Amino acid sequence: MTEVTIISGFLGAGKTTLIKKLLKEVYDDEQVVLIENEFGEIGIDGGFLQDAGVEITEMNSGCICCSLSGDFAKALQQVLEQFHPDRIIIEPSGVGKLSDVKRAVLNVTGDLKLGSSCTVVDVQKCAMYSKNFGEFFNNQIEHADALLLSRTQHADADLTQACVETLRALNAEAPIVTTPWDQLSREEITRAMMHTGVLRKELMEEEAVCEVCGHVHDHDHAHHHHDHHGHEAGDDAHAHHHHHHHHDHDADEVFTSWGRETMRVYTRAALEEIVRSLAQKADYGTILRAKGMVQGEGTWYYFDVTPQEYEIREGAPAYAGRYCVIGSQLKEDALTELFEGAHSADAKTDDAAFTIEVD
Ligand SMILES: Nc1nc2c(ncn2[C@@H]2O[C@H](COP(=O)(O)OP(=O)(O)OP(=O)(O)O)[C@@H](O)[C@H]2O)c(=O)[nH]1
Repeated sequence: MTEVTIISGFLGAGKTTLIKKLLKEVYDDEQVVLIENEFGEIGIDGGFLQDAGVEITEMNSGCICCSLSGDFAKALQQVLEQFHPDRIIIEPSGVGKLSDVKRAVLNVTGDLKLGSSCTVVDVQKCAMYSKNFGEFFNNQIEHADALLLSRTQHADADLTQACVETLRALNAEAPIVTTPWDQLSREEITRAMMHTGVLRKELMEEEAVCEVCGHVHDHDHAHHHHDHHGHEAGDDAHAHHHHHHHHDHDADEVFTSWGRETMRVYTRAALEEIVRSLAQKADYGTILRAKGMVQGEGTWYYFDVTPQEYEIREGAPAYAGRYCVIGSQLKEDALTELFEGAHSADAKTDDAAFTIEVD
């Protein structure tokens, strides 16, 4: 019997960070397959997980919610039949809806059961994401068995409290983990995550009568009225009236992803300027996430960006430099100029690299 664990969470919430911890400390005695679904063309996360001996099936062809009934179910079925692992961890795209992912798992037949569905929430950005991207963010909260806050080590108690209240209003039952994970033992993290079963029966319902327009929706649409919980009843009623089948969005309609492969050599200063601009400036559209790996001078840099936050690490050479940016209303020309434009810091870097080769 294969157990499926879903680790959901909005862009940059800390899903991968949590999965690393779980693989090392909680599922270390199990055979695990990770199915990772990144929103964006270029796979960035694969490396370290492969280093950890985990099988990866990356599906960059689109996000889970778009290829749900087709590709995703097939990938899951295939992994199940080919590996019979103890556990499959699914890391949906940050802009996937957890209800969609759970339903897709429940629809797969075979020797598997759906275990815990956890959602990672960045305590710093909870309020902003709930307000601006609620259709996706709130769905991930509402359908979770357990909610794990990230970055609480840097948050003051009032902020954490406000976040807990926001989450409680959306999900009355799930345990909310507010203690920084690195302080938690295997037993304690398991205790929080094993609180399963929330809302599952709702997902199993085959059809539902829409409260607003009275239509009986087919299976695919059955979850929509659960998602809305009447938070914005007026808006929903309005949307319903005018577009029967489009009152709910695919991630593709709201978010875009842009990425490149690059052979460019970046100095740390140049890269830092780029990622700081991405994290802090409004010149490139609404940037929600960026990550990548690029060549430095005698080293490689790996970077992560979320709004107002960035990180650069040194790491092993990758087979090619590459990066991707996710957000809404991205300005691709400005992004290209930012990463690849001939600004002075980079031009110098190129000269330096050339000189070294000649020597
Ligand atoms: N300070 C701090 N940083 C964190 C924490 N969790 C994650 N991060 C950082 O946030 C960034 C994103 O973390 P990931 O684990 O890649 O997040 P993700 O949810 O997998 O992101 P996606 O790639 O968008 O799916 C990285 O720079 C992490 O180092 C945390 O608890 N505290």
